[in-house]
Amino acid sequence: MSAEGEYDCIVIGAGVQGSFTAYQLAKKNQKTLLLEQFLLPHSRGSSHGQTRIIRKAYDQDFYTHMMEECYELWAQLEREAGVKLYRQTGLLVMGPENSESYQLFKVTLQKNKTPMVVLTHDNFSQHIPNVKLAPGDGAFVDISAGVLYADRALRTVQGQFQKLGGVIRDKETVTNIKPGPVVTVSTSAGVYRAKSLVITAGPWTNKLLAHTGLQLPLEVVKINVCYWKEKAPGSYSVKRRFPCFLLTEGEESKEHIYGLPSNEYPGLVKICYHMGSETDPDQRDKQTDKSDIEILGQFVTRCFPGLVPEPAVVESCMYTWSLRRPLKQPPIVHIMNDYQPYLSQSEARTNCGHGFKFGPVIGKLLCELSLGEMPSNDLSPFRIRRFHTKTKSAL
Ligand SMILES: Cc1cc2nc3c(=O)[nH]c(=O)nc-3n(C[C@H](O)[C@H](O)[C@H](O)COP(=O)(O)OP(=O)(O)OC[C@H]3O[C@@H](n4cnc5c(N)ncnc54)[C@H](O)[C@@H]3O)c2cc1C
Ligand SMILES: O=C(O)[C@@H]1CCCC=N1
Repeated sequence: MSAEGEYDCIVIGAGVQGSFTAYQLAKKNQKTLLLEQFLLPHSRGSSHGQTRIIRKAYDQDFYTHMMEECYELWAQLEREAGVKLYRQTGLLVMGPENSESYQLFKVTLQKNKTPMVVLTHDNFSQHIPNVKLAPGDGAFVDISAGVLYADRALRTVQGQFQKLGGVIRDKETVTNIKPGPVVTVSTSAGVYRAKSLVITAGPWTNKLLAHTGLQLPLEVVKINVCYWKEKAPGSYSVKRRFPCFLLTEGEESKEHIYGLPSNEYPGLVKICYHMGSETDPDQRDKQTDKSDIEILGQFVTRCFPGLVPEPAVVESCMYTWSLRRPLKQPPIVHIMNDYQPYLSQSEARTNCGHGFKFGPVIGKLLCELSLGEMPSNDLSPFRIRRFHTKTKSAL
């Protein structure tokens, strides 16, 4: 027998953004359904894995400002659920001292009076052992940055949502969306109706939006999540207070390279390249490009002499980039979330490559928007309207 139900709001996609949105809606006493195509937990989207970086170090003020509130909301969830989701490690930021990108990170933190320590070539190795700072590179530490326990965070927020009476239906793919004052959502197992719809489908956003006649200039890329073995066990360990790090640009590439201390897999340090190769989310494993791993190997050889320069473990994850015209230009790296003015009772939302840490605020904002409330943060950097594309939906 197929399932049916009436809700105040339906959220499609139980990644970090959808789960926080559903939780916020339930907190506001909204009868909420969270739909997920895969059996939870799963590792086929963007929110899986044990760890993510949380930081205030950004090259644009609005991200640093948003992070103030994010830290508070993460701490609130920790208290509510009685679990530890964040571990402070600091974030080491490195990059060519005179480059625009490095300076933007440094100046943004300084301007916003974010706790930071600037390191010099003389005292660098005293603070950060086993890392080589390139000649001409500057370095500073964003003190409050650290690690978010991602899988645990997802479990926690979904659990809190259910405690508030929220309904999760996993292994249920949304197959159609019918607009109207009441939105009808069909899935592989049933039909549901709601006054409001939030779409947080990550890499599947355009596939899902096809049902609404709306398409966004997005590109999905596969990221090889690489773990590198310590030559001396523990030398880059979270227990020895080794920080997360971000190289703004380097000899190997203009793209960021970032990493986290050894933690989830003993003796293995996670280091990734902030760029991947295009993929269809349903064919992710067919994308076998490894040019990012080559770049990372060169970086590890140059800067992390205490790591074996070949990954010991490679996992997969996906980013959903927002592109500006023409589509093949380098992606503009922003979180994407937007109120879509053409969607009568519904809203279209989506997200991309550094958004885990923002989950609590994004959830709050999507909740406000779907209740017709004035968003409590400035959303202008995230508006869908910033894309000159076919944004008029059939809804
Ligand atoms: C390698 C890697 C490292 C990262 N590092 C960081 C970091 O250090 N710090 C940070 O803040 N962020 C980081 N990010 C980014 C962050 O993880 C993502 O921005 C975030 O997880 C995106 O979440 P989401 O909910 O938008 O998407 P997803 O997690 O992909 O969720 C979308 C969900 O929608 C479901 N769905 C799709 N279509 C349907 C359908 N038709 N019916 C039902 N369900 C559907 C999918 O199955 C999926 O579960 C990283 C990302 C990657 C890949
Ligand atoms: O979001 C983060 O902090 C990481 C590091 C920079 C690139 C993407 N993810």
